[in-house]
Amino acid sequence: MKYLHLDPSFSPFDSSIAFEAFTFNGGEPHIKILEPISDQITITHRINSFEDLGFILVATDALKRMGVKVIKLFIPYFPAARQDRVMVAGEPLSVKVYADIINAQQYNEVIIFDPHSEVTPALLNNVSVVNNYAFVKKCLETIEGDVVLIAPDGGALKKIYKVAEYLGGIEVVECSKKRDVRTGQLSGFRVYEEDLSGKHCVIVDDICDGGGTFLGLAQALKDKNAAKLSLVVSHGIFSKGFKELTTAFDQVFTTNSVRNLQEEGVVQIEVVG
Ligand SMILES: O=P(O)(O)OC[C@H]1O[C@@H](O)[C@H](O)[C@@H]1O
Repeated sequence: MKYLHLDPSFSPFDSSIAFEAFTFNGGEPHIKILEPISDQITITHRINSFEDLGFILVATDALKRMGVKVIKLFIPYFPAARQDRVMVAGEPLSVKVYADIINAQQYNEVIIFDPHSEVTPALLNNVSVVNNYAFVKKCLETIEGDVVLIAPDGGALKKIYKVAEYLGGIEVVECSKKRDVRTGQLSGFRVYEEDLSGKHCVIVDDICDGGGTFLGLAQALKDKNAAKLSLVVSHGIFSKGFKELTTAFDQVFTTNSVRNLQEEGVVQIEVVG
């Protein structure tokens, strides 16, 4: 197996086959594969825009025209994974829009990392899911104290109990929040445990976007006397920056599934397929 790393700063496997890529003045992505290639290629990329998706599509076409028989795709963060249901009439089912485009390429395997829900893998053909167990384990190796895992909401419960079991039965504390479907406003953070004195509370979730979920929860955990707080999120979007998060948490952990980070107070662990 050889790899075509479309973003040189994201190369989770061995070295990439050589290529030239650029965007035409009109905005269209273009690629030229430069070396004789193997029968089996895995394309890797991080999709943060339609342009990123465009590069994947033109690269796939180029490889097919060169006669590559087995083409796989490694996209750790699946775009629009949270738009996995229509909440209000008039909205699209965006995750299916992306899944249909990916499926149309007929990849031999599509590898994704810690999807938001079971909808994405259900929509994709030939999908392999890399779970967050190894990532969480690596983070916990550097976290000290009497650790409890914190499930921020109902959506996180199923996964967190599996992680806790994988890690030898770490205690889980369940929490909940309310999100207004129209405004996105968060409120009503609840922690279903009376006293967290002496505990190092480690929130485990798939995505940190604006961070409101985790800042609200951090306060609720402090109100229950949590001794220390860490945040472990597979996909670090961090759309509102880091300042408040790195102030509220002793440590923040994420992977490079969305982008490379060099922020003080944030530990980045490489995602591998
Ligand atoms: O509060 P922010 O960081 O914006 O959003 C992240 C949360 O929203 C959910 O979909 C994620 O699974 C996570 O619980």
